[in-house]
Order: sequence, then C-alpha cells, then structure tokens
Amino acid sequence: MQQPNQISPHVLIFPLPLQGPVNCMLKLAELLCLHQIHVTFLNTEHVQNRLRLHTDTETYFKKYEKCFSFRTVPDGLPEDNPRTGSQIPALLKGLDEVAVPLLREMVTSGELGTESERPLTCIIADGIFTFAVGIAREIGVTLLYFDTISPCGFWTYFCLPKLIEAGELPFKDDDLDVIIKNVPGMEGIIRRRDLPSFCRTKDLNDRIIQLVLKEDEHIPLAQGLIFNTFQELEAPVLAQMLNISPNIYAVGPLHTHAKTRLGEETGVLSERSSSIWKEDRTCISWLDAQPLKSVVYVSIGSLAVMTKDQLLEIWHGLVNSGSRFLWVRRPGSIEGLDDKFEIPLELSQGTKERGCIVDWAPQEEVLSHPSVGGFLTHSGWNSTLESIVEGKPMICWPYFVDQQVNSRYVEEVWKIGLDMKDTCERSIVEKKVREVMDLKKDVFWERARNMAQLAKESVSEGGSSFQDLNRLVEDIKSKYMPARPN
Ligand SMILES: O=c1ccn([C@@H]2O[C@H](COP(=O)(O)OP(=O)(O)O[C@H]3O[C@H](CO)[C@@H](O)[C@H](O)[C@H]3O)[C@@H](O)[C@H]2O)c(=O)[nH]1
Repeated sequence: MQQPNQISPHVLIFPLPLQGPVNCMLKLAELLCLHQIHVTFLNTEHVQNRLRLHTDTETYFKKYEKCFSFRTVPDGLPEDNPRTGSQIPALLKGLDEVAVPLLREMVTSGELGTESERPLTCIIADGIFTFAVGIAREIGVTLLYFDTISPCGFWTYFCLPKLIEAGELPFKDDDLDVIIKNVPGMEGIIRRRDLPSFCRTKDLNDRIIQLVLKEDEHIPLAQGLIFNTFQELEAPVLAQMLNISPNIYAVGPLHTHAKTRLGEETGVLSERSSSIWKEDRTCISWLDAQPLKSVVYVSIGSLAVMTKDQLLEIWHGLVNSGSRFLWVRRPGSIEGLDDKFEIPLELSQGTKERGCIVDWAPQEEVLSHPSVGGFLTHSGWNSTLESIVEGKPMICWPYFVDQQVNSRYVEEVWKIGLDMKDTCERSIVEKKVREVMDLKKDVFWERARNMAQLAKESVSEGGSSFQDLNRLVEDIKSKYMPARPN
C-alpha cells in the first residue's frame, strides 16, 4: 500500500473522440510517460476499435505498461463508419448521455485509482468537456483543459461574448468583409468571414453557439490551459490567454515534440500511426517516383465533407494547373457519392498522368516527402502544424470551426500560403495552385522554411515548447498534486 507521501502523479487524459484531437493527446500522453507520469487514456470504444483495426497503437503503448493504460467508454452512437462533421452534435449528445455518467462512475468508484492505490491526481480534458469541472471538483483533483484547436481559433471562440455584447454578432448584414474589432490582438487581421464558421448564424440560440458560450464560462475554472502551438508562432495570442489563466502551456507542435524527445531518449526516430482509417502506403512509392517539390498534397482531414460540384471544381483546377497531385479522398467525404465514384472522362487523362488518389495517407510522412511542394488543406490545426513543421506552403480551403481563422493566419499573419475560403471555382483553384507551386514558390518556400526552423527549435533543448513541457511536467508532479493529510 502506498504511504500518503508516496503518491505519484496520475493523469486522466480524455480527448474529443476525433482523429485530430486523439492524435495530439496521444503524443502528449507519451511525453508525460517519458517523464514517469502515469497516464490513463480514455478513448471511446469506437476510436479504440478503429485504432486496433488500423494501427499498432495498443501494442506500441505496452512499452509504457508501468505507467500507461487505455480505458474505454461507449460514445452512444451506432458502431458504423467514422464520425464526420455533421455528426458532431449527435456525438456530443451521445457523450453527454452515455459516456459522462460512466466516466463519473469510474472516477468516483475508484475504478481508475483509489486513495490507496495510485489515485488520480489530475485530469486533462478537451476544452469542450464542460462536465470535467464538476468531476475534478468532486474528487478534488486539478483540471487542465487542452483545447486541440489553434490558439488563434480558440481566442475567437473565447471572445464570443465580447462580440455579442459589442453588437458585432450576429452580423447585421451579409457583407463578410467587414473587419472585426472586438477580438483583442486581432484588430485589423480578421474579417467576419474569418471568424469560426458557426458565427455565420442569425440565431444566437444556435446549438453550437450555446455550446461555445458554455465552454467560455468553464474554461477559466480549470487550473491551466495546454495548447498545441509554439511561442514563436502565436506569441501575441498566447499573451492574451494570460488574461484567462496564469498557467498557460504551449507545448507544440506535439507530433514533433514527441518525436524529438523520443529520439533523444531511445536514439530511434520512429514514424508511428494513430490513424483511425487504413493508411494506403502505395502513395509513398508513387511520391518516390515524382520530381522534387512537384506534388500538391490534397486532404480535407477526418471530418470535412465536400459536394460533388466542389469535388469536380477542385479536381479540374488541379488538372488544369499542370501540377502533380496526391489526393486523399476519404470514404464518405463526398456528399451523396458512393466511394466507387469513377473518374470523369475529361479528367481521366490528366489524373492518370499526374495524379494519385488514395482513401487515407500516412500524412506526416507524405508532408515530409521531398516530392511534395505544397498542401491544399482544409486547415485543421493538426494538418496546419504538420505542414508548418515540414516547411510546406499551404493553399487553404477551410470547412468549419477554427479552420476559418487558421487559414486567415496562414495567409495574412504567417504569410506561408494562400487562403481560398468561400470560393471553389476551377479557375481560382488553378490560379492559387500555380502561385504556390510555381509563380511565388521561392517566396513561400523561404518563409515556410524559416517557420519550420522555428518550430523545430521550439521543441529542442532550451526551446520555448521544450521549457513549457518541462514546466507542465513539474507542475503535475508538485503544484497540482492534491494536498494529503500528514
Ligand atoms: O489521409 C490522411 C488525412 C489526415 N491524417 C491525419 O489526420 C489528422 C487530421 O487532423 P486535423 O488536420 O486537425 O483535422 P480534423 O481531423 O478535421 O480535426 C478536427 O480537430 C482539430 C483539432 O484537433 C481542429 O483544428 C479541426 O478544425 C477539426 O476538424 C492529422 O493529424 C493528419 O495527419 C492522416 O493521417 N491521413
């Protein structure tokens, strides 16, 4: 039995059960394990089953068996295909109704650790999980929120009440180019069209708006906030965050951070997948056969969907641009089309000569491939960071939530790509691809290379994210340990 003064840190990590959040929370979990912090990682059964089916994640984490374990809860939805963007409200409802009561039971019954046997000392949960405040209080442990969206996106979410109070929301007319004034630190940067997608409603009772407002009330109740970013990328936004919490940890880009520290620890630099789709590795041999920097990698992540018309416009634009392209067409990502959709005749030649289409790719490996010269992305935060680390310029075609803000920052603030939001015409796609892959290639490449360098430095010894991770580890081991009677 453990003596009171021997209690060791034990963190429960609960990600939003979607590809992006699970990816980066797994990296954080591994980093904590490397620092001898015990982690219980709570996945939904759906995510865990898919990880089991398509990856060796469970086996891989066995090497941390003394300090890591997976636990699962159902998400309340039928067990079919992966959840997409339109299912998020149902997913959140299912989590609330089914997963949360089970989690509460697990935590309070001592199933995840009792007073005497490795008690929980800290919860790290996605920012949208407002229920975590109550659970952490009930068992008397620290709560840290980890919002895996971009801090620039998060900050606009957090300023929603301010925007409503100032009358900037809902929009008074249909002009989306009006500059937004009430997001401190972003004056002159964002227009209405760059606010998160859910702001384009006339109805403030909209379910998502209400959810975000509830999140905004709960965020300051956590003892600290973790972000997957680095100071050199988002210093002004991170400085604003100090108004919410004195304990801000910018520990990203987490995928590189984990790789770097693991490499230092073990001497092995491993590429590892936590994909909940089956990766098609044939695209790597296809890339091997392409010239340097010649391929546009196209992917809209794990949730976004496009219409058949949008698919055709992007496809024509790519073929007409003359660039080579590797396209991830995730099953279910085209509205109303089955996955056996044939290549239209007028696109077949250009696609055969210069294109490769797969269902799901090993994205980090693809982006690091020397043949890839640019990334046409939906601007999900993980994809954005993965592109930044590899120094690949982006063409952004955001779908929803924080992606609208990220794409604006890529073009306007970091200047490492172009923002194609709210348009989807073949001539525009062609023009943007030509600019990034050819006409302004050198300028974009130089800026992207510099940013990549800063990203890598931030996770190297002494770098800003390196230091923030160390601070997080120390705080979990001391400041956030529950007070115990002597
Ligand atoms: O063929 C593919 C396509 C994607 N990925 C991976 O899937 C993840 C996708 O993550 P992200 O780019 O963040 O997109 P979403 O899955 O759409 O992420 C959701 O969650 C993010 C925060 O975690 C938000 O920023 C997004 O807006 C939200 O849609 C990345 O790690 C990719 O490497 C692959 O491995 N293979």
